[in-house]
Amino acid sequence: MEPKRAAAEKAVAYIHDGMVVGLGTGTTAYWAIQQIGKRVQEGLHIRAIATSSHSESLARELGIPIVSFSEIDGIDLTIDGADEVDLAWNVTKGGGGALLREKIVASASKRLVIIVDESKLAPQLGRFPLPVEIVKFGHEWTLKRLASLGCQATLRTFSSGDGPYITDNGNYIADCAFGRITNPQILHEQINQIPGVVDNGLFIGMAGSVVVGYRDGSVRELEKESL
Ligand SMILES: O=C(CO)[C@H](O)[C@H](O)COP(=O)(O)O
Repeated sequence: MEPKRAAAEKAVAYIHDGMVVGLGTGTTAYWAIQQIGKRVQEGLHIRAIATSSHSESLARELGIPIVSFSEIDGIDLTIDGADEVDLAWNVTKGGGGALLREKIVASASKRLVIIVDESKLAPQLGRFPLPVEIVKFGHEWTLKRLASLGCQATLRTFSSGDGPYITDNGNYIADCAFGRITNPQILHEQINQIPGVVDNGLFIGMAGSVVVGYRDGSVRELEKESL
């Protein structure tokens, strides 16, 4: 089985009847949503909250009941992918452009399960450009302020050539290539202090579990600092 799918299916086994479940975004989360849909069709009773319009549409197609924050008191378990995971389970997210909703959903969750294939494991974050959601107004200046933190900051564009990428929240994404992030906590604070930044893709201390799919077909739930 494909490593991303294997990791996703292992994580979905943690879901029980009655839970409120956060649905991630991306190609790994896709497999989790598919598997949750299958279990719902087999009789699992859950309610779900999605981290993107894309994941919400997929979930609805599969018959997964979607609720809003006004209908819940919290989220029991969220399953989401990542772009990079370091030794302390600090995570970079937002490659799929959904970092803001992903962070809101993760912060409302009792447990965040990160599902990745082995290519996402890194001793240190930074190889993957850090996505930062920024408002449209003054974005040229915000990009300069981000660059002043020591990165190359690039406005994300649609691959179709249709101009700047727009998030579900109507904002832009700056992809910030730092190369190496030595102190994710400090960088997180520095970035979020810049006016015009909505949030960045560093998820510090939020992951409760990391489930990894390997090329040899195995799946492992990591212990902290075991990468
Ligand atoms: O943060 C995300 C979307 O905003 C994704 O979880 C992240 O980009 C990983 O994606 P994939 O599972 O497709 O590799």
